Amino acid sequence: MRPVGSKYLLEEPLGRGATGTVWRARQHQRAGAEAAVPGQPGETVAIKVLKEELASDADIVMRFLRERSVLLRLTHPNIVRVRDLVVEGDLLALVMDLVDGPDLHRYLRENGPLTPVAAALLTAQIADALAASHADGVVHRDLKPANVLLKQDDGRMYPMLTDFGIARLADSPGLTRTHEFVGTPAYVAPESAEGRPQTSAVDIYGAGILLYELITGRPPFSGGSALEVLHQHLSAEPRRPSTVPDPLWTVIERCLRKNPDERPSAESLARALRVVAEGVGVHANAAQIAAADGVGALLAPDPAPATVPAPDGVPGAADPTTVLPQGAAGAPPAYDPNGATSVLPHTGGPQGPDGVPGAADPTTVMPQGAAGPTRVMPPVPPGQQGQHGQQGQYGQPGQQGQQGQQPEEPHPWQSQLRAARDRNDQTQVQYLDPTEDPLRRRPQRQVARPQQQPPQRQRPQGPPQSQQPGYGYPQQPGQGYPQGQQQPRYATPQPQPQQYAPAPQHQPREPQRYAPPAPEPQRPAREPREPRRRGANPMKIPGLGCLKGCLFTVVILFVAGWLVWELSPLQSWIGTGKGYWAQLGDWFDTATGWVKDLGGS
Ligand SMILES: Nc1ncnc2c1ncn2[C@@H]1O[C@H](COP(=O)(O)OP(=O)(O)OP(=O)(O)O)[C@@H](O)[C@H]1O
Repeated sequence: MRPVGSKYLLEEPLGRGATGTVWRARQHQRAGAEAAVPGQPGETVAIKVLKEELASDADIVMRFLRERSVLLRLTHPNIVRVRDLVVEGDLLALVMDLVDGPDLHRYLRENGPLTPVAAALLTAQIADALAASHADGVVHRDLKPANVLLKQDDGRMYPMLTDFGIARLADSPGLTRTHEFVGTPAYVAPESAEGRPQTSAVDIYGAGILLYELITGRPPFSGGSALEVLHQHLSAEPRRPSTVPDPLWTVIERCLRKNPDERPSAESLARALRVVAEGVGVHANAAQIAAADGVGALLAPDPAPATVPAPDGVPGAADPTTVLPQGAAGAPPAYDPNGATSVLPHTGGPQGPDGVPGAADPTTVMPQGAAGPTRVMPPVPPGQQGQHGQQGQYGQPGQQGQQGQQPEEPHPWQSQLRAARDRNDQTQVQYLDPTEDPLRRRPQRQVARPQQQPPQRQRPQGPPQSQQPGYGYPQQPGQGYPQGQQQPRYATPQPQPQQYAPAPQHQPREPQRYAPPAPEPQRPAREPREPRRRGANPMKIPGLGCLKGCLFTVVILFVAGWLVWELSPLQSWIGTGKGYWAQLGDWFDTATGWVKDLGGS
């Protein structure tokens, strides 16, 4: 087990994504006051260890630290809670609640699409999570089934949105350049693909794609390459599958509007989806059917979408949670989101398991323009602006931080970074056998296998409304999929979602104890190594092993043939009465005769 910070021990990898690897881990000590959840020794958590190239980038570290408060305070029953952030040496990690269950992408692959009612109710909960985060000024920007984990609780499944803020880390200018987009081609909104300003409407677009995929099993736009998929987002209209009821199609169509200003808010989306779920169920009454048919009225364009904050280093953009009214974003950063769209071709990359390119792609960072590398300096704390001139002006290489900087003094980001690192107790040094280092092993996702349960029992429609404090939507009559209304009016022959058995919990282990830091741990003196034994093929003759194998097989065949010939009635059936070797000789002569005849003719 490998320590992460002084409080956590990585146990086993759960999976690897574009931005890092997620581990099952165990809390070793209570975390300090800076953590949102101090946790208890022995508790199991999930830790996303960000990729080295992210962790070694000063811009990203700064962004990570600045977003600390945002990430730690995002709490909602349908958002995976971030408990703590760890910055240590070259390691950046997010400590999260462990969700025992598959992600939605995997679930769909293994169980097929959902019914329209189930899909609407599941997406409604995702929209609840989005509404809460948008209200806090946080736009997800990478909504896709792989970022929705299915939590098993009380025999029901709840969607849990994860990876908030990660897309924003990944598009830190230190990693990407000024005209790049971060996202997953199959789910990316047209404005993101074009590099136009993004608002919370990108998440509504992502929710529309996700809803479409839940019902049909595949996202609406696919193609041979990421570029082709992006083009379709920009210009193609989604095709309506025959299995989608009218009211649900109205919702999807509104979410997938090319113009972000025409998309509804997450809150309206959640409400509309619940109305639709009631109205398309087989037991819907006339009023519910009428309400669902008129769902378009609930989907008015969002009057005040949350904007994606300007990148780091732009004066005035330091607080990523600021919600700016659209079009009033203040002084535009030198980052030019309106730059010409010139998405560079991208190889198709890994194809989705169902052959849909892009469907399973990881988050992608794609260059969108010819902008050269931009040097970016992190923001300066208030009061120090004058010292560093126009810091953080993107697109002005070579200008940043030059004026008036005291060469002897550390740059403010260095002090901030040091302070952050100091906040995390340093890992105690201890000997770790390289063969036991989990970071060197390839991760293997351990997924609970689905329990085959009769269809319709399981309904992924979320927790009761009472469980969603603080984001109170007006209660819709009959919300929560009432008794006797489990069959959708538009029942499709598609497989119903299956329940997942929770993965077996690890027995809490005794927390690992560390030696006090002062005395250097004495390593035991090494035993002298045994001299190496020479292998049977010291010359490493190529193909020798294969040759031996062939000879051995031939011998075995001869012996087996002899045994069959002598011990079975085969000899009398063929009627020759000859011995094995004589018969073989005859066959050999006959065969060579044929060959000669062939050669002669
Ligand atoms: N809190 C968590 N609890 C349990 N498993 C998790 C948790 N967070 C992520 N995982 C799992 O870890 C794996 C990797 O997650 P990650 O978010 O890094 O990848 P991704 O979303 O597929 O890729 P990307 O980086 O492109 O978003 C996924 O299979 C996911 O199901």
